[in-house]
Amino acid sequence: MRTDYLKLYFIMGSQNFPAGETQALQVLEQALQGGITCFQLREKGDTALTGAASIRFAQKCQVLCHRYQVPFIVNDNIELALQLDADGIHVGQDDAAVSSFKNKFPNKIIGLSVHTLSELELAVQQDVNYVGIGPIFATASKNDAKKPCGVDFITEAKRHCPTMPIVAIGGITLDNAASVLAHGADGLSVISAISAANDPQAATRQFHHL
Ligand SMILES: Cc1ncc(COP(=O)(O)OP(=O)(O)O)c(N)n1
Ligand SMILES: Cc1ncsc1CCOP(=O)(O)O
Ligand SMILES: [Mg+2]
Repeated sequence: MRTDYLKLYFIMGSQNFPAGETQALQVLEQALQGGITCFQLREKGDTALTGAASIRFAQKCQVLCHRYQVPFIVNDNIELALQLDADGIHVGQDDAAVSSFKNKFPNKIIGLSVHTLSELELAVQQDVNYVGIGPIFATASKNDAKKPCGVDFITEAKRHCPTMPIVAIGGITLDNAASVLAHGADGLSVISAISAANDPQAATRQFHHL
């Protein structure tokens, strides 16, 4: 995987927008125009789209991403990723084990969330393409988020496994992003800093001028 795909990794689902799916697609296009380098569809929670509606929404996101040549990654849902021939899948420690689906995704991007150095070592053994480390700071975008690990953990992780690409996630804003990168992250992953911005395209652009 090209590590530069991780530079500015936008994540969202329809639950992140008061006006749901329509607004989600508008914001995704604005984020793509602003220069996001990767996108993850993360459809979660009580209001999550299901069945045919969720597949149609995912397809619309995928078409937009491909128009801008940005990888389209699916969160958690292995079946959906396979069905859409997504560019990759992201799973966490409580999701399907990487070993259970890795051979179904040849040449695709596989990302894994890690919160400890031992999880990081296992991620290296499983030969994933990148790890998501976080939450770095407090976040309101994930109900079951773990305790923030702080920026120093990024440095520790990079020292421990220098070749594993790291994308930092959780509470990242335009104000703290430079510090996250200075501590060794290869990239930044955000939900609210773009999805809740007054001008998502401008916010996206600003991340490229830290
Ligand atoms: C890039 C990235 N990093 C971490 C996560 C979190 O994944 P997970 O721990 O499985 O939590 P959910 O997103 O499934 O709630 C992520 N999605 N992306
Ligand atoms: C999905 C996820 N995993 C760890 S923190 C988080 C939410 C990040 O959202 P935000 O960028 O709004 O803090
Ligand atoms: Mg998950």
